[in-house]
Amino acid sequence: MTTTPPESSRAAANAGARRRNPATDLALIATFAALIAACALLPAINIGGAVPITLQTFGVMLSGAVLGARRGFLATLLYLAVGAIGLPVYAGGSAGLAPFAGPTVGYLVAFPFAAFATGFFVERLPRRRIAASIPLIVLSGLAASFIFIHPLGILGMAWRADLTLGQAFLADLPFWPGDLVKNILMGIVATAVHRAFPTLLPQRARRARSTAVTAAPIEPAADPATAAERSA
Ligand SMILES: O=C(O)CCCC[C@@H]1SC[C@@H]2NC(=O)N[C@@H]21
Repeated sequence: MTTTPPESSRAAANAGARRRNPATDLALIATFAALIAACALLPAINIGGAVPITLQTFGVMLSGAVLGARRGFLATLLYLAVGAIGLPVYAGGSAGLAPFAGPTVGYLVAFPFAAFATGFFVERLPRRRIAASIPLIVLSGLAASFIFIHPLGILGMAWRADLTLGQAFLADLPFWPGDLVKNILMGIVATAVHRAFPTLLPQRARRARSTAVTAAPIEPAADPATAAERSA
């Protein structure tokens, strides 16, 4: 048996769709690009190799986890573009095209894809119980990290720092514990943001809409035949 939700519920359900507009998307993309830049500008920790420890992956994964795959990808791309045209937003305040010819090139190239992958996974998570989301969002960030950040980072170091793949792998290894911690923080922050703004993530908006429609209160039937059908 199907029931038609009242007009008011349908209007409320569609509000989520109306709320998503290009200006909002642009503002969110710019905000998260700025957040990644801020993460890069916090003092990088030099561990003796060609690549420092930075907070960038926290911002990159958070962009995907909060904005979803498409907008997370675009936020990270905007961050890279702003650095490429000369703003000092890369690790250690570097800028321009030089970092794309240096040992960090693989990590930089991986950032947009990692944001996309994190968003792709998070959009597909069952997030009815918010507390259960933290580990799943952390796992999404870690999966993106190990699919894109570390493999491309290793290839970039092998290519531009003149290392063998084995040496580049060993040079990447010290980043793993820090990246685990950053992904845990990212999962906590992303979950808090989703709790505060449940329609921010595209998939959540669709869920919220369908929930609103399914959960719409059934108005009393005007005619007795319909009332009888409903109670059947
Ligand atoms: O030049 C840049 O701005 C990129 C720096 C990349 C640093 C990488 S990101 C993954 C890994 N984890 C870190 O803390 N540092 C490296």
